[in-house]
Amino acid sequence: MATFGARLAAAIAARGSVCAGIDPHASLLADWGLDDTVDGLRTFALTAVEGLAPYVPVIKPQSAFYERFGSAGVKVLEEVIAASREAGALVCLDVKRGDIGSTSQAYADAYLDPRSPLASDSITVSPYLGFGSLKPFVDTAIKYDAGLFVLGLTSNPEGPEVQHATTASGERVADVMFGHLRELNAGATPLGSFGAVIGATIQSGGTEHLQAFNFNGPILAPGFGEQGASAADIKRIFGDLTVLASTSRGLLKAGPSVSALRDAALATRDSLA
Ligand SMILES: O=c1ccn([C@@H]2O[C@H](COP(=O)(O)O)[C@@H](O)[C@H]2O)c(=O)[nH]1
Repeated sequence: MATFGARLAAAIAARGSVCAGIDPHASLLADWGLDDTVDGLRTFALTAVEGLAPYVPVIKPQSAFYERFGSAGVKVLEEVIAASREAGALVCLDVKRGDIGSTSQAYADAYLDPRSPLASDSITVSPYLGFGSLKPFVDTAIKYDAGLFVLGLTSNPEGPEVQHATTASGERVADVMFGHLRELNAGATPLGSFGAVIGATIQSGGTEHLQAFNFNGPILAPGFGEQGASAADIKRIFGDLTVLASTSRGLLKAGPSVSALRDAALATRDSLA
């Protein structure tokens, strides 16, 4: 199989740069006229897959919204992953995992080993137990041609407290993480498999950060849409780097009509072109 980076580059070339989040918020279920039950969750999530997955390169289910229904919700998540891949989308499972190494291996097996019912093309991970704690995820991703999106500069306003802090050598913590990604992706063509989450909401006046973001891997940029960032922000912050503009509620509020979801995905794609 081709590496995740190569598959993602091909998917973006074919379908544009929208990452569609499938986040079944209780309020969205209500807006769609569905009950806040496992049946409502399943109808919502699979309708969203039908309307979005054939048209975007990446589907990003947020695990928390499924886990809140316990094992029955996780079963729906398994169906979302399978149906999205069936429709030709890559799946980034947003689980933001990170733990001591031995536990990280179990998480990696759960989400990246193709024999697992939750196996995805990529997942989000947190490096804030130290980048080295991600080694089991990195090794497992390499083994199975999967990818990782490592939290770098997150879209929430609280992130800078940790991510902008400077290390003993005077480097910004987030930039240390981007440096590790640069090493992991060195020599990969057309694109490395190790990406970063960088919010489209980050404050940026100029282009001085582009060198830090240039680690030969994909950027997952949440904060686009409902959190306030626009297509112009994506262009201004990321320039020509390979970026997936990630939006969940911004697309899902177009439902429950399948054709309206499709139209929203295509219009968002065109706005980013
Ligand atoms: O820095 C981050 C990392 C992840 N997220 C996730 O993205 C979506 C955003 O949803 P919207 O409805 O488009 O606001 C959600 O799943 C977050 O957990 C993020 O927002 N910021």
